[in-house]
Amino acid sequence: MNRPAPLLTARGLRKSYGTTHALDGVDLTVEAGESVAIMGPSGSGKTTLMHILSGILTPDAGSVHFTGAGTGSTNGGTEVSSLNEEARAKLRRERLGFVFQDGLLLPELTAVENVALPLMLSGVPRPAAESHAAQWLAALGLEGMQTRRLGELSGGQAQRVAIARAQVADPHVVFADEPTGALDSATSASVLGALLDSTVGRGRTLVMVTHDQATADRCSRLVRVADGRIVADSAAATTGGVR
Ligand SMILES: Nc1ncnc2c1ncn2[C@@H]1O[C@H](COP(=O)(O)OP(=O)(O)OP(=O)(O)O)[C@@H](O)[C@H]1O
Repeated sequence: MNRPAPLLTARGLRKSYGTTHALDGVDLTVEAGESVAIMGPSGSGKTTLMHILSGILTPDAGSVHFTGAGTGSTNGGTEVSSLNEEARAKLRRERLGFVFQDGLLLPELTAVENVALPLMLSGVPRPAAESHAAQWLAALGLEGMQTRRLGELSGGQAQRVAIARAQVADPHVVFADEPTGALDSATSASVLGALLDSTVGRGRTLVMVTHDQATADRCSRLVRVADGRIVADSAAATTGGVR
């Protein structure tokens, strides 16, 4: 039986900042439904890799192919790295979700307004966007907190709002950079559970940078990066080679 095409395929990624070689030839494929933890020492290139996979940055060399439906191409996929800035922004807004360490919620907006924002930016009218956002907040255990602003939420609650915002447009992949890095270990474990349930628990895909082994252990796959290269990939052990 033919396997479906991987959701993301990166080939030969290189990226330098001046004389710093942040990525030095990275190949990586991600299948739909995986939860991939990216670990490695500080400065090894994890964030650069995630930003290139998600179209925030473009590589100096190499390519990223995304096969998510609805990417507007006829051959069943999109070369992310060849899109212009505007097209990459559209792809990120409509097909990808993001959770960052400090949530990046807008403090002047309420929780439900923060979550509704990506939908409204894509043209969904405010009442429908806020109604959908409220459902996501409830799914993440934040019923009754819709009208709170950032200053009225705990760190864990704020990250749940950020997770709701990342999911509200139903992205194919959620990219998370140290999503629980600012939380204590008990809160971290429950927020991570919410992130996993709401992504891979619904058949979606999660790619996450983490320094925390306990966090990585809850993912289906561990990719280790050092000096801008992938030095270990737990998927390689089951497929007989680095994919
Ligand atoms: N905008 C930039 N300008 C110059 N150098 C950069 C820039 N961004 C990253 N770098 C350098 O590229 C290398 C890889 O950085 P990157 O942020 O990808 O690493 P990381 O593994 O995510 O690190 P950390 O775990 O500390 O967040 C580092 O040497 C870093 O100093």
